[in-house]
Amino acid sequence: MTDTDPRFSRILHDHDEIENAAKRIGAQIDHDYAGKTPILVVVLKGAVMWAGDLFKNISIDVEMDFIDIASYHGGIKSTNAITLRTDLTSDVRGHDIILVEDIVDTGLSLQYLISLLTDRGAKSVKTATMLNKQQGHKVAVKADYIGFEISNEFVAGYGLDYQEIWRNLPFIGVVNPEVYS
Ligand SMILES: O=P(O)(O)OC[C@H]1O[C@H](OP(=O)(O)OP(=O)(O)O)[C@H](O)[C@@H]1O
Ligand code: HPA
Repeated sequence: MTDTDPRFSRILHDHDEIENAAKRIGAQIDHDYAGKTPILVVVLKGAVMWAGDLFKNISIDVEMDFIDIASYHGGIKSTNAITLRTDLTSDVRGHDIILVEDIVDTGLSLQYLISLLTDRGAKSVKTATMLNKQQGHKVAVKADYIGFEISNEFVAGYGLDYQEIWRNLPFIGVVNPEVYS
């Protein structure tokens, strides 16, 4: 429990740290995609706040699209079943795609998205995630750009939810296990 907020056992990253990560990754994307116009695909809903920071720190021309998938359905455990709730508007065939994710946890969402876009003929698919929970991975996936490595605990804030709330918080914290036990 933090001194100030009993919902969280500790705060992992504040707004400034997240913005710095977005600057670092934005510069890497500028370098790696110089002369190209990738489509940045924001994975709803969790990646919205991170995507806002990342977009502001990319200088090359990019397109933006959104896809809404769900696997957690409100709880703290992956259901292992991915639902495609709202599809892209772009045709990704022949395009370089950068998936913008808030977190790679089991890796199942990322695995689903990479195979969906590859099957649709994307020229390349890379991933820029705010958080990577390496110890949570159940499948062999690897994000190309990672803001922060985190431990195997349930986190919320900065786009990430606990039962659909707390996405609006301007920091990422470890949810106090007393909240859901
Ligand atoms: O690596 P995984 O175990 O698949 O978890 C990662 C995914 O889980 C969360 O989405 P969720 O399905 O909860 O939907 P949301 O973004 O709308 O909250 C998160 O935004 C990632 O997309
Ligand atoms: O730790 C998490 N917190 C919130 N949403 C998530 N989706 C996957 N892992 C997490």
